[in-house]
Amino acid sequence: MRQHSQSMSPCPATSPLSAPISTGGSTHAATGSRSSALLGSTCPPTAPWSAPSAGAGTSWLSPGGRRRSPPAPASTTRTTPGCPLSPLLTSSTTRPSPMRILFGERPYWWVLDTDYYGNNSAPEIQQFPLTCETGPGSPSGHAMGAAGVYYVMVTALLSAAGGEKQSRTLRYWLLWTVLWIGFWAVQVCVCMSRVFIAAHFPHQVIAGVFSGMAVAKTFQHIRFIYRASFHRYLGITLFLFSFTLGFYLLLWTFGVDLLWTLEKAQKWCSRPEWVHIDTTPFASLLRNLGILFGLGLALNSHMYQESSRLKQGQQLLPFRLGCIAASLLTLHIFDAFKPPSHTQLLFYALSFCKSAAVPLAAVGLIPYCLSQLLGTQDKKAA
Ligand SMILES: O=P(O)(O)OC[C@H]1O[C@@H](O)[C@H](O)[C@@H](O)[C@@H]1O
Repeated sequence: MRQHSQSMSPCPATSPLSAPISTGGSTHAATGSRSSALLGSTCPPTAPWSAPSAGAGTSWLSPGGRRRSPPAPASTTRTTPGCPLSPLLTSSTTRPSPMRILFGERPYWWVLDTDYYGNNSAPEIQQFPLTCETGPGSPSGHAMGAAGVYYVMVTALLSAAGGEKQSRTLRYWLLWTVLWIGFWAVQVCVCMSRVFIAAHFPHQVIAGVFSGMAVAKTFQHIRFIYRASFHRYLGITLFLFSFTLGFYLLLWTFGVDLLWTLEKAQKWCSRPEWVHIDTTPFASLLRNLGILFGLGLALNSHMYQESSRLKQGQQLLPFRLGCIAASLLTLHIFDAFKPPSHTQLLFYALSFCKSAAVPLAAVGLIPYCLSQLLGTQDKKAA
């Protein structure tokens, strides 16, 4: 599971975040209305690049650089006049109905925010340092990532071990059983941990696992990604970035806030330091684009072509083991580097570069260095 490290700016002193998360009876009601009053009620979207920095007065920078209008009284915040509400998109000031857990509400804020419990006290939910995710809860990103990655690993190992369908041995089926049991064990652990820390409802993690597997399976059949030129990778990176930003801004002009979850997280997380900038959807987008860009760069580099030659040579096993060990070490070092989060643009730019450097190192640089090393040894031995 990913480590979170970049905490967002602290919340306002008057925010419910600084109050204990007691949900019982009057405490909850008081907290809810106070925080509603702190948030704007005129459908104010959040800029995709801006973490919900809750400075005093709770003003957030909008894409146009304008500051949000001052908050309206609590009584006006249960519905948001003028907002084109749909089940999926809503202002954070709208109180979630029970049905909305299907559309991205997370349990840690939903129980505090909903009017489902009426005058009864809501269940008390404990929060943890990893609870306060800022993106929508459906489907779970962790479950999706774990399912996608492990699905690729399991199917790749099986296809390497399998050979022809007709000639599969008992050993193959034993391996098949062990690998798939391992796969599902990992998924169950990931899902249970996400539900345990109240970051997700169960259906969200289940949706995450199945969508992760579907994405992995789809990309296994898209062969062109293995041969695509660097220009193609660059083009896709730029397209995804501009499309996402453009779509966000388009909806923003119509008063629809795709990032409604940011404020929910900041409003209901029991500790401001648990709200991390690297969990925002925009941070996630830049990380993924960085990986795509770095992969394109690596696959089309001279280093990759040089190292591919050795892959057909004699020293395949030491080469592969060396690549695995060096890559794991390098990734560990990369992981230790946390981009500074005080300047958001710098944070996002460094996140992009860091993510691009990962495939560049693992696919380009490390295999190249090892192939040179082993190649030199071969020449000496000859
Ligand atoms: O939806 P979950 O399981 O809470 O996971 C959220 C995470 O999902 C990942 O896919 C994103 O890269 C992270 O930025 C994000 O924090």
